[in-house]
Amino acid sequence: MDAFTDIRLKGVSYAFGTHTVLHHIDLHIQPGSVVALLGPSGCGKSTLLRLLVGLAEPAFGEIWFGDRLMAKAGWSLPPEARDIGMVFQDYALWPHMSVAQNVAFPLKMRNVPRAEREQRVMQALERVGLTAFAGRKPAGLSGGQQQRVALARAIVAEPRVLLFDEPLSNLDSALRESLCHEMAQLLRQIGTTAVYVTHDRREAEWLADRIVHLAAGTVESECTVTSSSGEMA
Ligand SMILES: Nc1ncnc2c1ncn2[C@@H]1O[C@H](COP(=O)(O)OP(=O)(O)OP(=O)(O)O)[C@@H](O)[C@H]1O
Repeated sequence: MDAFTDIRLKGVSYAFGTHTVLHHIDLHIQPGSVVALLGPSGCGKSTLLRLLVGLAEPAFGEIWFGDRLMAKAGWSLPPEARDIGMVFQDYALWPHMSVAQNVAFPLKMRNVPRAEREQRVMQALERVGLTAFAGRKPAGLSGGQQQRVALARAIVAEPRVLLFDEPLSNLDSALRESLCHEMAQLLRQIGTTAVYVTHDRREAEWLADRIVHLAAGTVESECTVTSSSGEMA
């Protein structure tokens, strides 16, 4: 694993037809840091995340993960070649597979041998406190448990970069807070560079080292979260 990958966006713009929704974004995300992208609806958070995942191509500019070019105008490395783990708002678990099979999937895709796969799946489930649920189907789990499975699946292959798309917005507020703190702890332990999209300022403060505020497709400001209580410099 390369746990020390930085992310660089250099002059990245994106347009839907003639409607430019991201304007010349310059951003450097330090290796091993957790950055929250925060901003109101329509400011371009999801579009920026889609560019990082590889589901959209910039009109201008370049995106780098470490020393690897991910995308530039007219060219984009496909998502499966980017070595990313992703957690979605709606969990996106496969209902016909058990928890263990869901978590094993990224390892299967990378042709990891069965014995090693089983060991790494159990390690990932242990990290999220779900070893006892390995044989269950997702439908038999609560929303918070399903999101923990999705988190285990995202980290099991030790990707270079973790991307989160409003992962807690389907959960009630008490669960959201506790899971957010758990995720913050886990991200510190594994040290993977992470980008976390949210419109919830508290989540951003609980979880991130830095907060990037987007407004109308531009970086309005950036700030460092200076304490675990979420005070900002
Ligand atoms: N398929 C599309 N076609 C045209 N315009 C789009 C499309 N998808 C998004 N947009 C526009 O792009 C801009 C940025 O949208 P985006 O979804 O990235 O915002 P967001 O900050 O993620 O919003 P939300 O928090 O509501 O998900 C908005 O003005 C939106 O209307």
